[in-house]
Amino acid sequence: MFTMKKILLIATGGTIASKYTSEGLCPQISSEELLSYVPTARKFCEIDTVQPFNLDSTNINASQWLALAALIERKYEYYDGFVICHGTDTMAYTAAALSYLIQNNRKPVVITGAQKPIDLPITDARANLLDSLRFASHDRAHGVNIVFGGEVIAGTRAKKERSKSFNAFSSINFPQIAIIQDSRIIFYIDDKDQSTTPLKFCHTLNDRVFLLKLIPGISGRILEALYDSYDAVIIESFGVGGLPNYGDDSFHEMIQKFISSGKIVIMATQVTHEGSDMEIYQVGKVMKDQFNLIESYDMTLEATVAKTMWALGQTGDVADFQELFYKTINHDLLFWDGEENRN
Ligand SMILES: NC(=O)C[C@H](N)C(=O)O
Repeated sequence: MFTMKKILLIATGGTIASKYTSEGLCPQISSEELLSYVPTARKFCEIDTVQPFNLDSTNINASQWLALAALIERKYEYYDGFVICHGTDTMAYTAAALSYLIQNNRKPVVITGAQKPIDLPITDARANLLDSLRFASHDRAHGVNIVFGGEVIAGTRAKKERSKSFNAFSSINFPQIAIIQDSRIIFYIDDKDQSTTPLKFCHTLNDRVFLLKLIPGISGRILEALYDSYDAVIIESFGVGGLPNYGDDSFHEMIQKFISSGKIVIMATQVTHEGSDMEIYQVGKVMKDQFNLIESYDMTLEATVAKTMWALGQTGDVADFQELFYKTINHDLLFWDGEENRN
């Protein structure tokens, strides 16, 4: 028997809810008004709306991620699914953060938005919102996903790769969970967890995390300026990963200083696809072995940043951090297989 799903629409701003002003596009459309543009959704779900804030996602950070997780926690038992309307610019970070803050979650939390406001005649907003409500109403949907441009992307695998086109997001190093064509949802990954691992909401993040992008010629001395203000530094290095030495050993010295004081150093890559593997080249392996550096492997940078904030929020111990960081959550990390499996 068909039963209508109950969905909570959480509007947070973004282009989807923006109007033109003399200062440029700015979120102004209410959650109820957003819903009025997709009347057909009422045929397959019942929808309530809330609007905790109305921000361009440029202004969204860890405090809003915690507020969204807390809102979902308060409303969890009353709804079958959640749809969050959100700006696209930092959507991938929010999706990753919610993947870590809401774990073992068997209900769908869908994040969507648009490249054009919902009240324009030509816009991706209405299709994205309708697709999201449809996906959130599906029996097999679960966990945190982005629905955008007809694709369902795991919350830890999304990256905004186009700043203007309607197909703004890609799923990085992982297939899409599903595609949505017209009103049909085609699952590529259909893995709703039947286990009884209890749902868990986390309430703390530590955002003293810095992402340092290397450029040719950069000195490791820059890390000195970060030392007091940050508990973790993610280094976006070149290729599969390595640290430059232009003759002054500055990276070596500074990483020694960070590691010996219990700070976290994570090696990532500025190459979007295929991930890091620091043990391939001498420029990576020697440093990794000496300092037992953590690396992001096939995780996206957005997921690496959010996971670091989440894991640091749970523990101050380096070994515990490493264990949390290397645990696969919402499909975020597949490449790491434990050092013992390597040859
Ligand atoms: N397309 C968008 O939503 C961009 C907007 N600046 C935002 O992220 O809020």
